[in-house]
Amino acid sequence: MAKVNTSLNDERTIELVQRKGLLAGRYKWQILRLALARSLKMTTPPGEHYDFGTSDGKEYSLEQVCGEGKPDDENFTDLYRLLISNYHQQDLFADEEMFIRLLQRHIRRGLDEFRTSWRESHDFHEYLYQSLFSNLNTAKQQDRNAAPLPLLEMLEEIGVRGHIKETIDGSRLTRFMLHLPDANDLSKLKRNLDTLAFSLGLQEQGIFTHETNQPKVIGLDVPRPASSWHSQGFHEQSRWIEQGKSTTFLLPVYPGVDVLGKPYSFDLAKAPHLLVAGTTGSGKSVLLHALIASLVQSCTPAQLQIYLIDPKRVEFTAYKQLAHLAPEGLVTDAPAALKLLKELAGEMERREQVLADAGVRDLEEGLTKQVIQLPFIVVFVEELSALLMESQDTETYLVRLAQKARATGIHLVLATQRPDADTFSGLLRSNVPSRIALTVRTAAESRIILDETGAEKLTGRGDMLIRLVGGNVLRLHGVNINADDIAQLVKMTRK
Ligand SMILES: Nc1ncnc2c1ncn2[C@@H]1O[C@H](COP(=O)(O)OP(=O)(O)OP(=O)(O)O)[C@@H](O)[C@H]1O
Repeated sequence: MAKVNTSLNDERTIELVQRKGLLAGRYKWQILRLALARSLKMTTPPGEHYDFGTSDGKEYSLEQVCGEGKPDDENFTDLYRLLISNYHQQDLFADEEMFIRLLQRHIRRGLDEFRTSWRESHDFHEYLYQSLFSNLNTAKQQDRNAAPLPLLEMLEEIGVRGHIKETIDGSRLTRFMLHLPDANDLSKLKRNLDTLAFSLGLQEQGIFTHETNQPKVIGLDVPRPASSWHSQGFHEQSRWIEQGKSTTFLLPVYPGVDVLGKPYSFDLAKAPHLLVAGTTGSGKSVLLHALIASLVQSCTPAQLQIYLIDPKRVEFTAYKQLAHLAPEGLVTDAPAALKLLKELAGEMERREQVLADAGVRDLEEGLTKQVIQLPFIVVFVEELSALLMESQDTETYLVRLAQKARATGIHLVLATQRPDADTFSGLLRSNVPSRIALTVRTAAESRIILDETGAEKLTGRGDMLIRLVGGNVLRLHGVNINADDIAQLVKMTRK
């Protein structure tokens, strides 16, 4: 008889939800059904990659999943068949095999969603309530976002006439491709985006415009309620890394997906230093984990050494056993951080001599010509402002490293909640040219980071604007890496 198969990761999620979410004593089939409900709330169909469980996963019968063969009041098979038929606009009463396959895809996608968007430290019931029901009382707003007609009415209110050529669902936003017969309406539209957002009940989350190459067509990116977001997690990130192995990037990082859900990557070695800024809860720590996870999965410990500076002492402790962590590479107080930065400045000078002796310009050339064998070094700083408050010298060494360390293969990733002049002085600013802004408090903070406004209107939780050295600003939605993923990552590197 046909079964629903899971993977080991799915099983871990089920156990975690049992133990920490529902606080023990619940049955696995209950969690499978909750996962099904979660997936059916999402607007795009689950992918085919959920078709294959793994040999270390489990098999569940239709009796367990749907109550097949039980008395009528406990048997939901036909109800689930109806719901899934409706979702996929396909008659699954006539195709049993397809029903089981889609049932499995939804259940496994729902489990993935739990894994990537719920944190053990958060109340699972509240999370579930929010993700299953929160848009019931904002249903009107969601309909408005989904249906072009009311959007057009709102546009007319601000004096803009147009029609929607196409609607594309991204992972958190819907992009409306708006055709404007009168090109003069474009400036009116851009001036009135806040009014439009207000009319659509979007509160502080903004509507962004997106230039297109079609004549008189502009993209309008409108945020959807969080319950309809599609999250990306460690699992997806690992797949992108595997698929991207042929790139020439020296230090590939995969922070997330673009507005339309396409994975985005860049070479940290070319950045060559990165500032990450955002208010508390905007997703800075999760983003740093995503960057670390990318590097660790792409490079061996012989190719890359990582230093982690965390004056808050909380974020990086899980990496203690990471194979890529440099000896004494985890630093949790400001004096030790200063000592480390001094040592790294010394290492930079030593490397400069090694490069000069080998007759090469930089580490990349030395590695290509196989005349040097040194690992890249990436230094992550979790809260830059806490560090800078301790000593004036900290900034001096950071600036020195930012100015000169690139050629020697030493790169900095600096995170801060406070992107103001005290934290991000002119000298640091000009030497840390690549920036990521998560949600910030004010337009002025957005300007300090990106030289333009916008980050004050993001949707939070890993929504970000990125500007790499010399490039344009691009919007990304971050990969969600949780504590379990980090534990798995660390274990993988120790093998
Ligand atoms: N990419 C993401 N996808 C979904 N949820 C996310 C993502 N990034 C962060 N979150 C959610 O947002 C919450 C806050 O994230 P995080 O702890 O990284 O914020 P932070 O900016 O580091 O905050 P603080 O400065 O207070 O430490 C997390 O608990 C997580 O649930």
